[in-house]
Amino acid sequence: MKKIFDLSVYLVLDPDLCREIGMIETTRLAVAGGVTMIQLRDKQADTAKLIETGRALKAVLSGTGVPLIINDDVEAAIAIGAEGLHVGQSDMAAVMARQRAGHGMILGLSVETEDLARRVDPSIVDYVGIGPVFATNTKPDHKQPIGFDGLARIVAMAPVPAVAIGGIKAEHAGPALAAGAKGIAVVSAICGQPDPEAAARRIAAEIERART
Ligand SMILES: Cc1ncc(COP(=O)(O)OP(=O)(O)O)c(N)n1
Ligand SMILES: Cc1nc(C(=O)O)sc1CCOP(=O)(O)O
Ligand SMILES: [Mg+2]
Repeated sequence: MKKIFDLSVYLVLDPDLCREIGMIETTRLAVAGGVTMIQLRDKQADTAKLIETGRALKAVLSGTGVPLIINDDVEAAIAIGAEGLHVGQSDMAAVMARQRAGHGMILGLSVETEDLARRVDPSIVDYVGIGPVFATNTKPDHKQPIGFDGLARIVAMAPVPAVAIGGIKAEHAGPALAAGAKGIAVVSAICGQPDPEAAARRIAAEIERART
């Protein structure tokens, strides 16, 4: 099934970084600024809490055309009626997630090496998240940073569209797209910024500039 989604400006929500104005208001502002995908990533939340927050996010995103992706938890994604699920190499296997979530759900997978990218099955996985491009405090357990050269090498092996993640700021839009990514995924470049709408708008503008 062909799914329509736009990886250009992918906001990954973090409840701690978003604490001042909250994930719901951050999402509303970020979408107004041009974010094209939203991921709920709350590593401390259990399934019930993810469902509660996810339903509130769904309500804010209603009518915007911006899909909601749930990190790690397929049962929460199903209960929320989210458009997608993102899993990593230490989470439920992509093949199991696809089986449980069904074919209508967008499924993202993290890949950190060329070998992992080569092994992605495009009949199961819709996009890959590749990183970390740079070291980041947002994910203390991240792997060795790959830089833009590593990003280009891994993107080249992936049979599905890729989004770059890890320490990414607006000014990295150009090099990320030049490396072959379809967009950039950010947490701290929007979450916790004094003006999340302006931050999202700047990233969207840099993506647009890189394309023209
Ligand atoms: C878009 C995107 N790319 C990569 C990740 C990281 O997923 P994972 O390796 O499973 O790590 P956690 O985010 O679960 O800590 C992501 N969430 N989103
Ligand atoms: C959620 C996540 N995944 C990563 C990976 O490398 O797979 S890096 C990361 C956190 C990115 O946060 P920030 O934009 O604040 O650097
Ligand atoms: Mg994960």
